[in-house]
Amino acid sequence: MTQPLVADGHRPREGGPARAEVQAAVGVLLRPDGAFLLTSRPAGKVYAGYWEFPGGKVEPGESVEQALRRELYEELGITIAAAQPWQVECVDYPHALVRLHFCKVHAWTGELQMREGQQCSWEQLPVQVKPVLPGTVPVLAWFAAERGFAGATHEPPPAG
Ligand SMILES: Nc1nc2c([nH]c(=O)n2[C@@H]2O[C@H](COP(=O)(O)OP(=O)(O)OP(=O)(O)O)[C@@H](O)[C@H]2O)c(=O)[nH]1
Repeated sequence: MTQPLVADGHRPREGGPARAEVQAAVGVLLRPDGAFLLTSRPAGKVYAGYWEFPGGKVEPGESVEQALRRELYEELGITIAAAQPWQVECVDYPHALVRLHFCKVHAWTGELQMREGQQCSWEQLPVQVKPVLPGTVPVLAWFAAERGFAGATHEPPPAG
């Protein structure tokens, strides 16, 4: 199995009890011109102000697609059509071990509303908003590979 991405240089626990994995459904909304939607994490959540793809935790009994449909309705007020499973990434944060199920979404109904006081931005590579959530960085690399984009995909956080 591939090792989780370790966020923010924290030391993953070794030899202790295995940490339960949180499953998260994440939507990569794509416009016909290739722009993708990033949203900022609202105040009060871990990593508040960091930019990410919208989504959230899968609740018991839900499929990834059901969770994504619920989260995007709750957060953005849109109803998505099909969600196309794309990539799965495991991220080891100080606060949780998270398995992110990224799905591409090409069609939805409803106008985007920022229902949690977050901000949104349609982005192309290189991403202009910052800072970007650690778990979002690999997605930008997948886009770069898909699109033949060379160079930095985003501005790295200041050292220290
Ligand atoms: N939504 C989202 N979450 C991500 C991304 N990348 C990433 O590492 N995560 C992590 O996935 C986990 C679940 O996301 P979340 O906190 O938005 O879930 P939620 O809305 O259900 O949160 P809550 O129930 O705590 O309010 C968090 O630990 C978050 O840091 C991403 O691109 N989008």
